[in-house]
Amino acid sequence: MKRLLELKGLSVAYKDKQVLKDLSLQAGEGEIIGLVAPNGTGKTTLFHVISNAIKPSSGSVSISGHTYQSEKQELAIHKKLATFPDQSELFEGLSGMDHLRLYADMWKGSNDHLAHITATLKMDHYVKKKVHTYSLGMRQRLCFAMMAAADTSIMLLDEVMNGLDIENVSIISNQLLEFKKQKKLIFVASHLLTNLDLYADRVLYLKDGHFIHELTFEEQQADFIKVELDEESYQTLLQEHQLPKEHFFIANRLLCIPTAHLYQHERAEWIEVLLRYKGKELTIGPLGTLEYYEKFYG
Ligand SMILES: Nc1ncnc2c1ncn2[C@@H]1O[C@H](COP(=O)(O)OP(=O)(O)OP(=O)(O)O)[C@@H](O)[C@H]1O
Repeated sequence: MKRLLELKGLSVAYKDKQVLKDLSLQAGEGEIIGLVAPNGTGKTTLFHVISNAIKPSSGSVSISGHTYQSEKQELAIHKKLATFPDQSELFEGLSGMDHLRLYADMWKGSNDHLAHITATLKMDHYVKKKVHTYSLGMRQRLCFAMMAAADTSIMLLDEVMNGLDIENVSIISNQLLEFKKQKKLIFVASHLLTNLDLYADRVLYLKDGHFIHELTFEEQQADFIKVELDEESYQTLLQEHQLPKEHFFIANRLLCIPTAHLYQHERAEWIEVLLRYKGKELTIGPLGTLEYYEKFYG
């Protein structure tokens, strides 16, 4: 996999508030990377640093070997990178198609792909109308279409699914997988956690200024015995059994026991024990984006 982006030791503070602290990352072509954290943690700040809208107090950003050290290199980076527009940046008096042409001209230098984009994103019935007539979801789809029009090799997508209904979330999720096939590097900062399980190659958890965990979907993931329990049943269970020390109880609702350290007969015994408690559902499998989120921030 060809490396497209390298972040080294990034730190950012707003006055006395340290938001990023010695954050590093490498990412390559054909990757979709989910970026998750509660509101106000620093996801947008990180995107601003990658796109050079904010200068870090220390550390460096390197994109395809270019850094932001000269105007020439900055220009070379900006040809490769586009940031998801905020709805407030749309021009109310222009049509969706005008916006797409603008982005296509600025980055790709051709309009040939626009008809395909509007058809795929089901925008043909409104894209020629002016933006002031659009609903929230129509505007959001336009913002996404603008990224597709730019067609850059790196895309920073902040809250890309905001305000979209199920059908449009699905259309855009599929489109992200198309981008992956085209070897683009896509970052998706999102609060729609289970949606990330559908297309992300890895999910990064941001806390205290850096990544505290990376969930990788490509490799074989560790399995857990997972059971939905209320706090009271969990406490009873603790009193009555010596639970494996590697277990954890997520967000006061989900007991997880890793199976890696258990022999086959021990797994069967634990399943039998757990089924006797007031559990709602018992499953065996890896943890998803949401479950790790609750573990780290719950
Ligand atoms: N221009 C600024 N001046 C001062 N503080 C700022 C500025 N921009 C962001 N912050 C602070 O930095 C922290 C991180 O903000 P940021 O917008 O990066 O978080 P986020 O993870 O993207 O949040 P959200 O999920 O709400 O979009 C917050 O505490 C915010 O108040």
